[in-house]
Amino acid sequence: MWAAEIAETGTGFKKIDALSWLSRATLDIIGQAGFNYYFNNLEGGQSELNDAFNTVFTPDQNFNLFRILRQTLPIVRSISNKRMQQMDAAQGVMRRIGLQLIADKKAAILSEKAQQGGGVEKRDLEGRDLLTLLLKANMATDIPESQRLSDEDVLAQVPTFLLAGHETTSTGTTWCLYALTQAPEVQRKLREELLSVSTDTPTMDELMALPYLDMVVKEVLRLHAPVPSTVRIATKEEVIPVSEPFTDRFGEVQDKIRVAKGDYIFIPILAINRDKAIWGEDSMEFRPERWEKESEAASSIPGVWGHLMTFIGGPRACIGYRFSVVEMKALIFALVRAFEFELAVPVEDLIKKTGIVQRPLVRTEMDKGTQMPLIVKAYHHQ
Ligand code: HEM
Repeated sequence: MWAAEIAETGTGFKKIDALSWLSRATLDIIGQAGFNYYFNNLEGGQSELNDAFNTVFTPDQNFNLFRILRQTLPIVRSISNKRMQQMDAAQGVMRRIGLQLIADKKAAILSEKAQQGGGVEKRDLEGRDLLTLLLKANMATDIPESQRLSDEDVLAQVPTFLLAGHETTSTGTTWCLYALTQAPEVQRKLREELLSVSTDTPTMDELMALPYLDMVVKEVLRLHAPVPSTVRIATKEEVIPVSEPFTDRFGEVQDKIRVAKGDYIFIPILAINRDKAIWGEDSMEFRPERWEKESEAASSIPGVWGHLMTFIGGPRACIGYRFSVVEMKALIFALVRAFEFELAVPVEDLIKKTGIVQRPLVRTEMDKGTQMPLIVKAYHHQ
């Protein structure tokens, strides 16, 4: 599509908002891989759902605070502002489309069974996509009733996976293209490695075997972690050990942190990923080569992937991180082989706005919302 748009200009390049395109691409990908459903978002279909996602993901610091207050203070719960109404409407759209996905899938399974005769059993639900697996736990009559997921249970998973598996990866891939525009030598070296692969459609194993691509993706997900922070709530009183004493807000030196049951614990993912004590003095620089030798200080980070907090760790870590890493690699593989990238605005005009994910905005074009304008040139392999 980009190639066609560039060809149309007759100049060999075009200014393109990478964020919106990648967002459409990752929605199509999670739709297909997760639900065997074709949103055709790249072709302009299902814009209603994309609008709903944009509402939920538009960075709005006040909203985060409002949401927390809304959960904790009953009086605030009764206040509904315009933003809350938009969120409710967006969630309504996601619910309706989720129900449609489930209904379509169930109807397809039942019509197939009606032709063959007999009830639906586990072995009848062979699809590899997530929705089929969930419906297996919902419809199969040979699974005890008490162990089956209800329609509501299945429905609850649909927006979770669509949301969690869509904007995160597109944001990560967008920041990757940005980082490459700021490091032309890395972009060149990466392209050289990618062009050494003899096929346009590598297998997952072929993608995962490319060392420089792996370093670039790790470095992007370190420096530009799409989810910059999260929160946990202590389920019991606990004492957290610290590596060195610190002075608390009352001026007292402490050698541990006491946590009470119910306390909110802020997890500063991005700050840990960029900590100089862990990553060195150049921790704010995009330098994929740092991954040639893994940081010893980072080896104690309990992240589920790459000694990074990007997908956090523990039992509630990101369930989709393997999928996401392969997806990012596949997107970067295709894009960097075919195109060269430059930032279309002065770098100082690009700002990061933090919502659930960190997305780029252009200071001089705030009315356009989040975007990553790039000059994309067709790359002609010699
Ligand atoms: C670069 C891409 C991604 C990043 C940075 C990311 C990051 C995260 C983080 C930080 C969490 C923990 C949130 C919390 O509990 O506070 C999380 C949870 C989750 N992620 Fe991802 N994610 C990515 C891609 C994906 C993809 C592609 C999927 C689905 C295929 C996915 C599915 C989920 C789900 C379902 C959870 C909730 C897990 C649970 O609560 O048990 N994520 N992700």
